[in-house]
Amino acid sequence: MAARRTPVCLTIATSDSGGGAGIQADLKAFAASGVQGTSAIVGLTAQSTVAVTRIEQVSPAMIVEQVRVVLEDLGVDAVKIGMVGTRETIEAVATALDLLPDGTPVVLDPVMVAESGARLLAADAHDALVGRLLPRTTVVTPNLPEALALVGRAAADPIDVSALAEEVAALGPDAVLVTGGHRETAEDVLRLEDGSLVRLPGVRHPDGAAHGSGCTHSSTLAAQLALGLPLAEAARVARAVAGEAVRNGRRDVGAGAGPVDVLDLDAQRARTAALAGEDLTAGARR
Ligand SMILES: Nc1ncnc2c1ncn2[C@@H]1O[C@H](COP(=O)(O)OP(=O)(O)O)[C@@H](O)[C@H]1O
Ligand SMILES: Cc1ncc(COP(=O)(O)OP(=O)(O)O)c(N)n1
Repeated sequence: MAARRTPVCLTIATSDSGGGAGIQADLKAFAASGVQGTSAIVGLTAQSTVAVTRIEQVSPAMIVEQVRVVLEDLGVDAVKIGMVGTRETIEAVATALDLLPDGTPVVLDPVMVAESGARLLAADAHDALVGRLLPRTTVVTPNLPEALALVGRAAADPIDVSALAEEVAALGPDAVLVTGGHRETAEDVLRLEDGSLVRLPGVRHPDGAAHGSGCTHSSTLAAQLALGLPLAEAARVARAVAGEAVRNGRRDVGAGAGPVDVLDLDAQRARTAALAGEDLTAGARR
């Protein structure tokens, strides 16, 4: 019998020189989920925990070629799309998506603004993101401000997140997962393809080291889909992993919001068991 192949995930996203978000966070999250991480880098940010001082895009031909060469040799079981930056880059990403085998899960994190406040999506790229990428997406993972921006609505208080997810779904993705980092409860809300809603509550950890939480979340989601979990289960794991990564974030790095630090799944299980008072060596002694 042929051995089972290690699942391969591809991130199509931008580099964060500070190492907290973007490609760097994606590859860490893929590794923590135990899949092979690959990348198509579409741009570079000169970024720290406090600022983004310069952004440059990679050529469209190079973007498509990175995807093509990875697909040809390694194959791809799930894709995560992160910061795409400009209209021209979005067109190249859409061309690259045409190369994927039918049915490959695509997770789109519609990155617009960094934790430090810097704008990461050009003002004239909004329509391309909505028109060219959203309809090809298995699940889109906006935070609250991104979900509002996608549907062109202003913030309101209180906000009906399930109605908002429904409005985002009308733009064409199969499913919508509104992440909870910008809400008091830190509850993620998933709207599935059949219109049903799944609420994913979790403990809210103190902010201060949440830079990269959205990237870690969407990459973990893609990895869990590549491993074969159904979407609602994959979303549960992604919520748990991102929450733990915030709790474990590095508050001693940089002058701004510190980067999250993702734990691998075994380490998370061990921590959960330890918190529950289990003796982890018991199994080994028996
Ligand atoms: N302070 C926090 N405590 C626990 N979980 C958090 C916290 N901040 C974010 N998360 C989780 O991290 C993931 C990313 O959330 P969010 O912060 O909304 O995205 P982004 O980084 O794109 O703004 C979600 O699953 C969210 O629930
Ligand atoms: C290069 C790059 N990509 C994405 C982001 C935004 O990442 P996110 O995980 O949403 O985290 P915050 O920056 O909001 O903490 C980024 N900053 N840079």
